Amino acid sequence: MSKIGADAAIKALKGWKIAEGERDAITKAYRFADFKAAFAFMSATALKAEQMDHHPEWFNVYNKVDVILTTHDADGVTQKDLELAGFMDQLAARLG
Ligand SMILES: C[C@H](O)[C@H](O)[C@H]1CNC2=NC(N)=NC(=O)C2=N1
Repeated sequence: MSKIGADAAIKALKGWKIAEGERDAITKAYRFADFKAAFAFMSATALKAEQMDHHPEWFNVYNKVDVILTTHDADGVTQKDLELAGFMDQLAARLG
């Protein structure tokens, strides 16, 4: 999986930013109605991540889920991160 980079990735997505720090990574802060919706989002994403063998870094407090995506093997953002980001965005839109 070759690196596309955070800059190119955020241009192809909505609401994602370049993550702060040394690594080439993208980040998004999702907000849901409540913990139930946030956890449903995390549960469905977890199943997708297992299928893809590509896992998010995330931090959850109640209705908030802060996500960071990058690909260790490629030392930066790849198509896999774009695919997982797109999946999460569609899911979040459905969960409201
Ligand atoms: C050993 C395992 O297959 C690797 O660590 C996989 C798992 N999930 C992963 N997830 C992410 N986000 N990046 C990776 O490079 C990655 N690699």
